[in-house]
Order: sequence, then structure tokens, then C-alpha cells
Amino acid sequence: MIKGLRIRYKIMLVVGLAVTIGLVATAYFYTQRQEQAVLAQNERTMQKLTESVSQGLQSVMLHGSADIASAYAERLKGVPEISDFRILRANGDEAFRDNKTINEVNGRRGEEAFMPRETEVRIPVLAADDPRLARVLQEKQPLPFYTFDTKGVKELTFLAPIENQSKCYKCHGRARPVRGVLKLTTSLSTVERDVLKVRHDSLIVLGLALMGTMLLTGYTMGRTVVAPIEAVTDAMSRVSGGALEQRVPIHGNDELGHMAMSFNQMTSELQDTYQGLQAEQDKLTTIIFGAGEGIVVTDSDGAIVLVNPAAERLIQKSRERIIKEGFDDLLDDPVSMRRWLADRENRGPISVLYKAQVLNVYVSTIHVEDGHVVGSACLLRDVTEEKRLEEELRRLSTTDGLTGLFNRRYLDDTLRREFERSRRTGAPLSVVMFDVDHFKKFNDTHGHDQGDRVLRAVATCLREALRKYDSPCRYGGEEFVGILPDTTMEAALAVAERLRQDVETMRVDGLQVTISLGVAGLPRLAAGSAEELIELADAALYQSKHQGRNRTTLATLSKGDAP
Ligand SMILES: Nc1nc2c(ncn2[C@@H]2O[C@H](COP(=O)(O)OP(=O)(O)OP(=O)(O)O)[C@@H](O)[C@H]2O)c(=O)[nH]1
Repeated sequence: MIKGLRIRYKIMLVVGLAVTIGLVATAYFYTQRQEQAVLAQNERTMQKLTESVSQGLQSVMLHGSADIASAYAERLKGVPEISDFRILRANGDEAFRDNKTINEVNGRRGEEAFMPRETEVRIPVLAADDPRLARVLQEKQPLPFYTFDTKGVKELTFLAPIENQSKCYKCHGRARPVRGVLKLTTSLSTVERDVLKVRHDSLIVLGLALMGTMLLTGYTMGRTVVAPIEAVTDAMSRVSGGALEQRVPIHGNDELGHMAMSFNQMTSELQDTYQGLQAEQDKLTTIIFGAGEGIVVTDSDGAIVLVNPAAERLIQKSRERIIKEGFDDLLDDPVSMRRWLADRENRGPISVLYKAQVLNVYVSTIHVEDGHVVGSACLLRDVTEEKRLEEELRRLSTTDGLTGLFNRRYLDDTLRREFERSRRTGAPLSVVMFDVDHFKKFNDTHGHDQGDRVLRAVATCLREALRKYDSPCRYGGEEFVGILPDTTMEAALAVAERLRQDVETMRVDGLQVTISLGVAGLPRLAAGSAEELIELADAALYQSKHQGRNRTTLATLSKGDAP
């Protein structure tokens, strides 16, 4: 319950408790001391009274009048402050009630000095063995003690010894040093009333002091401690609500002043940081929404929270539909999407064919520093044109510009690869190499452009003569090579012959051209490398030229060749 109290009331409660304890303790000790002082004063007064009564009685007795003493005792009982007064014998019985002492005195004096009483009674006031009585008789000193009357009012009683002096010996003899005891009782009702009044007054003063202290403490604490703390806490709650411009007044140079100063500094830094973050966020938002790449982001529950316009364009769905369908269905392939997300090793983009576009897709979960997942993100980039250009570049880098056949680089790479494969698998591999006959003369006669058209026409013949798996290549100038995997030299010879005939029968701008061919192949020839295989085909081609051109020659078996 105290936990829920405002600090203002907590401080007042604590201060109130402390002040109450302090004041109550002070008031308690004060009233106690007052009470003790009043009682002590009362005791002293009573003692003096008892002593003077005792002396009065002594002198009355010495003048030989016991009746006067008895009457004196009766009159003392009538005094309002004295509730009881008795003269006791040493055995505790009240004196002057029988003839015992009169008879003793008359007997001792040998005369009828005192008249016996007509009626005798015995009134035991104290027991003969009462320790208080015994103590007074023994110590011969007055003894005070407190009792309560039938109404519960406190009373103070004094027992004072009546000493046996030499003047008394005549009547009472000298046997007992103390003849009797005076018992004087006074009611303390007046004293108690005074004490009660003191307590009552103390309570009123205490209450007023408490109230005053509480009010003063509350006011002072409220102004100096609680108000600054409340100002900071109120400002804090407004800051947590987003109002970062909050500042609190600084009063003084104490801890609260430092707290207010630190708070203002903190909010100022927070505001700067927030504004910086806001600016960064604005920049980021501009970048995200202006980006050519599609960006889709989810929160930690998997709900989509961001879809930029590029994502809508690339996915070809509206933002609302993307959000409704969910992250897994972004590219209509939830199985793959889940797999990409689960693949923590996935570092690069995945190329996906989606609605006639090639998209580079990068999918990842978003972690914070402690590894906690706060969402997922999908980045999409349209690489359709990029891929087309790449393909075109790759094609151009392997294509001869004039004829459209594969170029020399492609030829070298492909032949080397096929050569190795043939050696590894034992599959046959052949090359057909040919050269346009008297092409220099053709160029010189009909011009270079005409020569180019011849080369293009011959290239078309070569392309058409070969299968889909073969590679038609321009070796350089007017020389061409066909690579024929899985083809024996005999089969390649047939292809070469057909090609030769095709070219021979073809006309370019009405003009006839012929070609000379050489064929070489594995495993029939023992070529040690792709280059050597080409050299063998070239040698065969040279032979065709030498033998009159427009013909095909199989490369000759070299030493160690297979039969
Ligand atoms: N038009 C044209 N001519 C080319 C091209 N490349 C090489 N040539 C020419 O082709 C001719 C080749 O001539 P040579 O190597 O002497 O051979 P040839 O005249 O065909 O004689 P043989 O091969 O012995 O029949 C040269 O004149 C080159 O200039 C080309 O791309 N276009």
C-alpha cells in the first residue's frame, strides 16, 4: 500500500512518524518527570507534616493529657487533605481505644492519674508483623508508602515513630525505645488531577507541535524536494510520450539541482539524437521508396510492414495484396521462400525467373546484436536486361563478327576441352579444316566486299553442314574449322565432302568458289594435343591444295598412330 503512495506522502508519513515518536518520547519523559517531581514534593510536605504532628502529640502527651492527644487526632482526620490519621501502638492496634495504657500508667505512677474509659474497643490497623511497621520500629525513621483506596485513588501514607524519651519514662517506663507509630494518610487525588492536567496539556501541545511540524515539513519538503522530483518525473513521462523538448527548472546547486541539470542535458542529447535519427530515417525512407530495388520487410511476427514501390512493380502485385498474401507468397513460391529464409549460409542473391523477369532475390532474417530476430527482409532486383547483355557479351566474345561463326578463341577453348574429353572417354573426335581456293585472286578481282560476301556464304554452308552439337568456327582469314565431337574421321570425311560439294554448287553474286579441306581425328591419329590435331588437319588441307584444290584429304597416319 505504501509502495503506491506518492513520494510527497511517503516523506510526510516518514517525517510524521519520526516527529511523533520524538514528541511522544519527549512528552512521556516530561510528564513522568513532572509526576515524579509533584509526588516527591508531596512526600516532603507530608513528611514535614507527619513530623510536626508527631512533635505536637509528644508535647501534648508530656503535658499529661492523653485525651487531648486523642481529640487532636480526631480533629486532624477532619482536615480535607488528610484522609486518615491514627495513632498506633507498636503492635499495630489503634491507641486510645481501651484502658490498657491508662491502667499501666496509673499503676506505674501509683495514683489514679487518668480516668479509665467506660467503653473499650480494639481496632487493629496494621498487623503486628507488618514489615513496614517493623521497619519503622527498628529504624526509628518515617516511612512513606503508596496504596489505593476503595475507589482506586492513590494514597500516600506515612508511618512515623513516636519515640520514648526520658520525659516519658515516668508514665511509660523505659523498656521500649518506640512507644507507637503515627499513621497519616493523604489522598493523592489532587496530585493525580494535576498530573492528568499536565498530561492533557502535554497532549494538546504535542498534537499542535505535531501538526505544525507536519505542515512545515510537508510544505518545506514539498517545495524543496518533492516539487523538483515531481517536475522531473512529470517531464520524464512526457518525454517517454515523445515530447523530447521537455526541460525542468533548475533550483539550487544541490543533488536535485544536479538531477534537473542532468535531466535537461539528457533530453537535449536525446532530442539531438532523435532529430539525427529522424533525418537519417527520412533519408532512408527516401532511398527505400526511390530505390530501383524492391524491398519488403516484416516485423518479428512475420507481418509485412514495408513494401516499396519498386517491390510492387517487380512482384506485379499491389502493396495491399502483398501484405495480405504474406511474406512466404511474395514470389508465389512459399516452399523456396521458406528454404531461403532458413538457409543461414545464404549470403548471395538467388536468380529467379518470375513473370518473364529474371530477379535477383536476396532473402534474410534481420538480427539485432544479441542474435534476437526482429524481422525478415527480401530485396529484389530486376536483372533481366543485365542477363541479356551478359549473354550478348558472352556471345560476342565468342563470335566472329563477319561470319557469325564461333571465333578463334572459342575454337581453341572448345577444341581443347573436347580433346581432353575424348582422351578421357575414348570417344572419337574429328576436325574439318578448309580454306577458300585462290581467295587472294578473288579479292583482287572482285573487291574486298565481294570477298566478305563469299566468306559469309561459305560460313553458312559450314553451319548447315554440321550437326547441332558440332562447332563451326572461323580459324582466321579465309580458313575455317569444324569441330565434330563423337565423330570418326570417316564420318568427318563424309561431312567434309558434302560441304565441299555444297560450296562448289553455291553461287555468290553469280560467281563460283571452291574450297580445299583436310580432316584429322582421334583416336585414329596419335595427336598429343588439340594444337597438334589442328596441325594434322592443316597438313591434310595443304595436301588438298597441293593436289589441285577443291578436294578433301584425310590426315596421314603419323608414326605410332592407331591402324
Ligand atoms: N575479303 C576478305 N579477304 C580476306 C579476309 N581475310 C583474309 N582475306 C584475304 O584472303 C587472302 C588469302 O590469300 P592466300 O593466303 O594467299 O591464299 P589464296 O589466295 O586463297 O590461295 P590458296 O589458298 O593457295 O588457294 C588474302 O588476300 C587476304 O587478304 C577477309 O576477312 N575478307
